[in-house]
Amino acid sequence: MEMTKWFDTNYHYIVPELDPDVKFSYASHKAVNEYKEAKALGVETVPVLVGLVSYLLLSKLAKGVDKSFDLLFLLPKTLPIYKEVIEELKGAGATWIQFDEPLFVMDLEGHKLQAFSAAYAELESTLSGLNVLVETYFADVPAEAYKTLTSLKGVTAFGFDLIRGTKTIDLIKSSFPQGKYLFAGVVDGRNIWANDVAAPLITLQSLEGIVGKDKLVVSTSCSLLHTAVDLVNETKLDAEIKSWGLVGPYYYFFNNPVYPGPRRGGSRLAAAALKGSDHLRATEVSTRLDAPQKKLNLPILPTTTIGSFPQTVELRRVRREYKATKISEEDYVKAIKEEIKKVVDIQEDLDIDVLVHGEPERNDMVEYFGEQLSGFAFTANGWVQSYGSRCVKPPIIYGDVSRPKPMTVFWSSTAQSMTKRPMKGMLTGPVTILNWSFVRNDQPRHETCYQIALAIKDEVEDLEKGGIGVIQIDEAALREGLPLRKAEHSFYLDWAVHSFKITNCGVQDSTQIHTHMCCSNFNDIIHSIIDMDADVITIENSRSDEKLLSVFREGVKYGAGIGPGVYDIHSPRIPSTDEIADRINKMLAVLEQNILWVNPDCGLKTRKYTEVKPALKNMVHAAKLIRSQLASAK
Ligand SMILES: Nc1nc2c(c(=O)[nH]1)N[C@@H](CNc1ccc(C(=O)N[C@@H](CCC(=O)N[C@@H](CCC(=O)N[C@@H](CCC(=O)O)C(=O)O)C(=O)O)C(=O)O)cc1)CN2
Ligand code: MET
Ligand SMILES: [Zn+2]
Repeated sequence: MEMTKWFDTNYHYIVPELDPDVKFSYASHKAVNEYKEAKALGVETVPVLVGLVSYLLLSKLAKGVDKSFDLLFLLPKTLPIYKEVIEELKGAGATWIQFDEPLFVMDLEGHKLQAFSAAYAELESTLSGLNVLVETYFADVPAEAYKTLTSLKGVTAFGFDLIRGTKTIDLIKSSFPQGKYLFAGVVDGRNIWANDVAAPLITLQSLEGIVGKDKLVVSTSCSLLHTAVDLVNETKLDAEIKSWGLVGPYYYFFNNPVYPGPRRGGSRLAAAALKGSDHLRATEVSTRLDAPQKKLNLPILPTTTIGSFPQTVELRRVRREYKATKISEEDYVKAIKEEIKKVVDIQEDLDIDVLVHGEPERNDMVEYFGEQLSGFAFTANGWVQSYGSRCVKPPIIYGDVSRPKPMTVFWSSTAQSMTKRPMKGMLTGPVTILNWSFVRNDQPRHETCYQIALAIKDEVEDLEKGGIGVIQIDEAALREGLPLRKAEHSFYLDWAVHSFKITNCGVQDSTQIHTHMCCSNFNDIIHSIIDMDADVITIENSRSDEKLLSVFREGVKYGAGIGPGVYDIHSPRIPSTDEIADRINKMLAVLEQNILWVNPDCGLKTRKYTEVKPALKNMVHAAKLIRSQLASAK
């Protein structure tokens, strides 16, 4: 099944696949059991369920089902199950139930809104006797949807994200159903800063006048899944911040909305100057594509990987011991060099065309860069779930961003010195660094993004000077940051694409710029992706049933290099040569052979060598097989 991002967060969920004949039954009693568990400990909780309309709207049609089938037709099948769960919760003593219906913040057609009305009307009698909260989050609720929401039968409380949904407040002020509760999400659930008490207080006071004191509930803007848990164990101070003589960063981070320390005016001014300007490569894409090839001399269907190789237990131990100063810098560098050599040798043995160094020196593709840029701070324990048991520790951007010195040049040129094949430099792009960090909230996100872009630009140019002729700038989170509502898309895409272009507008034609994206639906922003003007783009593709290819089937023109992933890296399963060859053939049906690259969906860091080696071997075999078929067809 497809794994995709939960709205605009870095959290992933598995997308349910439903067909008209699906039979639902009440399988897991988790919600009830957990309610009872807390109750037994003397804690009365509000059980939270995914709202039944959002559940269906976030699902997708199973393979082979006629596209005209409307998943909302399944409501009569899911309703009885929800009724069973509600009855059981009531029986266990629950007095409140929360349904998360985040779909309310999206641009919804009328029939979808009607489905909400119909579904809750159907539940009304089962819900009677309970307080029922319908919670929305991540954006404001559009006017039509607000009307539907606040008229739902059986519902006694409505929740809104008043941080990201700045317009909802006007709707509430113009009408709010009498006698119902308002859950006012005034505490940011997506960031780590302490609440700025003054502004929400004014909001709350004005809302109190509308709904009444006894019906106003102070709440977070969304679930707290996306932020760090606690400060108590954060004892280490960032060295730079320490040198500024503060009491402790968290005193500031969590009690002031804005860090009051010194600012490096230079990067502010430079970033401000970028507004409204253009950053283009010197030569137009179709004309410059041959220039790198003259140096690289790659076969058709060149093979490459996305960057990371397995993060082994041993590698993590080395990093941990170095961090704890248990091993010397010299020993650390030696260990990482050995790992790079191992990764280079493996790729040469496999006969991969464009190599990577494997990213062994990186804890995470964002945190690693944050650690080397100014303006960032780090938690020791601020883990946030990304998917399954995988977590990230988003860095905190509190000040102006700048790059004191080269960040990756040493490792990339060391790796290049180990091989005659091209070694791809590997960077994380500005939009991804921004979207996967906790950001300062005293200036617009795009200004912070431009500052990061300028820092990455310096790195790109230093890599080029250091003899790296292929540079990948990952923008894995570009799609994720897309605002949920269409009206806001173009503003975001403008500055996000612009930020990416800034990073590499200064390179020579002969330097090949790659970018990489994963885990999301690109079809709706394909024109912006093309507009990024990279020479090669590698995109996750295999797990979403090659949805990506359909845009090219439908006639979108693309002439630069493209590598739609040929296998899923989230699974330990080893893809066979045949299956990969099959995938490549499907791609060749819609993309010219001279622009197609062969690569996995994403980095290999979460995999084991026992999986990676055979999988890549099959990948290279498949590419060679098709190359020879194409050659003999000539
Ligand atoms: N930021 C970010 N978002 C992303 C991705 C990504 O790579 N980065 N990839 C996509 C998929 N999401 C992913 C998110 C995390 C991981 C991942 O592998 N995370 C690692 C942790 C990465 C890390 O920071 N590791 C550090 C430190 C880990 C640590 O503190 N470990 C403790 C616990 C014990 C241990 O395992 O060693 C310790 O060392 O004491 C290191 O290795 O240096 C994990 O969950 O295991 C993979 C994919 C989308 N979003
Ligand atoms: N270069 C990165 C890697 O290979 C890109 C990952 S995208 C989540 O791990
Ligand atoms: Zn990826």
